[in-house]
Amino acid sequence: MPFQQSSITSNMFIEPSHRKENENPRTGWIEVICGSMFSGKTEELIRRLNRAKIARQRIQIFKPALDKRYHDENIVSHNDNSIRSIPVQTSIEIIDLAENCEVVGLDEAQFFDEKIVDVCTLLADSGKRVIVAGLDMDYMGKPFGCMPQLMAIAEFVTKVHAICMVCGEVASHSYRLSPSNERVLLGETDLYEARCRRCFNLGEQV
Ligand SMILES: Nc1ncnc2c1ncn2[C@@H]1O[C@H](COP(=O)(O)OP(=O)(O)O)[C@@H](O)[C@H]1O
Ligand SMILES: Cc1cn([C@H]2C[C@H](O)[C@@H](COP(=O)(O)O)O2)c(=O)[nH]c1=O
Ligand SMILES: [Zn+2]
Repeated sequence: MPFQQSSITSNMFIEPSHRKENENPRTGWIEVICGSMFSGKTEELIRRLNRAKIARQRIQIFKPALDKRYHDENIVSHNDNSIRSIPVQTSIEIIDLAENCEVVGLDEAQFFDEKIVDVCTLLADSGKRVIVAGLDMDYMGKPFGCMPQLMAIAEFVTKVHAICMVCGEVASHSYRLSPSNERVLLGETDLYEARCRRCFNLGEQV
């Protein structure tokens, strides 16, 4: 069956109300934004967090300390949007650091240790909105880190897509241009390109 690009609908995420109403304690939840490299995960994370700021909610953003590509503290998208974040060595640190906020953002979630699933659960159980962005697949097309578990426990999952650098179709894979077999290899367009399934499977034969 030929690929129908129009079959992918792009619904802008509209946040549920997070206001404290009556005497009832507020409920929390988990949102996951996933996709390949260059698919707009960080842009979408920043968009949601900026809207939460406009709603005068207290926000805090965290990223794994190993990801210091553009900036030690900010998270920065490929099109240069940025927002302040706290780099953490371990996911457990997030619990105390997020204590006074209502909305917690996490970027590059695939790199957090396995405790991140419990940490996100605890934060959401305590009434916080938790927004997680990360790569769903690694350069081999395999599920990356704790992303599958986070997607399973999330109330909302948004998969965003890039454009295939080979053929212009919708891309959901991150193709590695270098011969390295290390799972973690930080980089940008120097090392990776977004590809559709077909061009990803063709590898160097495209
Ligand atoms: N192949 C591509 N497909 C789509 N956007 C791309 C591509 N290559 C570069 N970009 C740029 O990347 C931006 C998205 O960056 P970002 O939010 O950091 O993505 P992610 O966090 O998913 O890697 C796009 O708005 C666009 O300017
Ligand atoms: C596929 C893949 C990616 N990485 C690295 C490359 C980048 O530094 C980040 C992803 O950043 P983005 O915001 O999603 O563009 O992850 C890796 O280490 N291993 C991989 O398999
Ligand atoms: Zn393609």
